[in-house]
Amino acid sequence: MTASLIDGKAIAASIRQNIASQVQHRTSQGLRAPGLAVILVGSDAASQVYVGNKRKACEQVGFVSKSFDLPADTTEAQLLTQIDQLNADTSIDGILVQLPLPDHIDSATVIERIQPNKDVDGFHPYNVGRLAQRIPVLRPCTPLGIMQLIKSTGIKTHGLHAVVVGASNIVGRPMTLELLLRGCTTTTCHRFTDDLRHHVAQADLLVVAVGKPNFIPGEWIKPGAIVIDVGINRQADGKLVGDVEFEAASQRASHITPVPGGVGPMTIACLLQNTLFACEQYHS
Ligand SMILES: Nc1nc(=O)c2c([nH]1)NC[C@@H]1CN(c3ccc(C(=O)N[C@@H](CCC(=O)O)C(=O)O)cc3)C=[N+]21
Ligand SMILES: [Mg+2]
Repeated sequence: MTASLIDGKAIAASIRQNIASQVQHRTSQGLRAPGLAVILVGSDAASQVYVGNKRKACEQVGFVSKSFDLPADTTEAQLLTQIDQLNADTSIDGILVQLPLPDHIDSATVIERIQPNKDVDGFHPYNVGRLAQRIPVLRPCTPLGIMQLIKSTGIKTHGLHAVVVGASNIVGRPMTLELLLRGCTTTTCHRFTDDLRHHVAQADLLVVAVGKPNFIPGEWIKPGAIVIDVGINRQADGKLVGDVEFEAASQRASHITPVPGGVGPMTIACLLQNTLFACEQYHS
């Protein structure tokens, strides 16, 4: 078998186009464009690439994007003050604080300071709790984007055994909640999981988010599985590779996401979707 490629880049482009036309519709009626504030503390190279992509996507769809590039020695108190200002700013619908933050800043404190109705990352405990209780509002972007990638395959999720490798607050945990919400039987694997291969082999649907290049051998994959690779690992030669051995996995999977051009562009498309949602449902 050779897997079909799930083209996240193309699906994300069509989502952006749809958002752009909704923004145009708003502004043609005299309504303001959605506004997103993106805060970056320090100058981590990967973060700069991701934040740059987010700001570019905002401009493409006609959002107002406000950038805050703060020095690495910004104090937690200064960052909280910046968030308070943006919480009160009626031109801003979404606030994104790029993670990871420098070690001297507590990210949980920062995330909880963002007004839940401007938390377009979906990381605030209010929004995570809503998802856990099956009444989601703003939802974490990477899992939300992945659910749209899965939907694009036309395969029904109810009753599938979904295995998520990685249990982070950003991807793995909310991913499992999204899959539960769509009727999957779920297994979440993490650093203490014994016999990972055994669990991976059970997966009709496999999502891997661990950040280790080629961590999952292709021969572990159940024949016919859907494989979603969240990893973005830069090799010494500059090439990006995922967490799954792509070539070998493609020989067994029915559908697979590439890296780059799979999950990454969908994360950004969903950030735009969330910002439009916050604008229309909460701040219009
Ligand atoms: N508050 C917060 N929200 C996030 O959503 C968030 C974050 N912090 N911290 C880091 C992760 C990672 N992330 C990505 C976004 C876009 C690409 C992306 O555009 N990827 C391209 C390639 C990019 C490249 O060339 O490196 C692709 O996969 O095709 C990747 C990863 C958002 N994250
Ligand atoms: Mg073992």
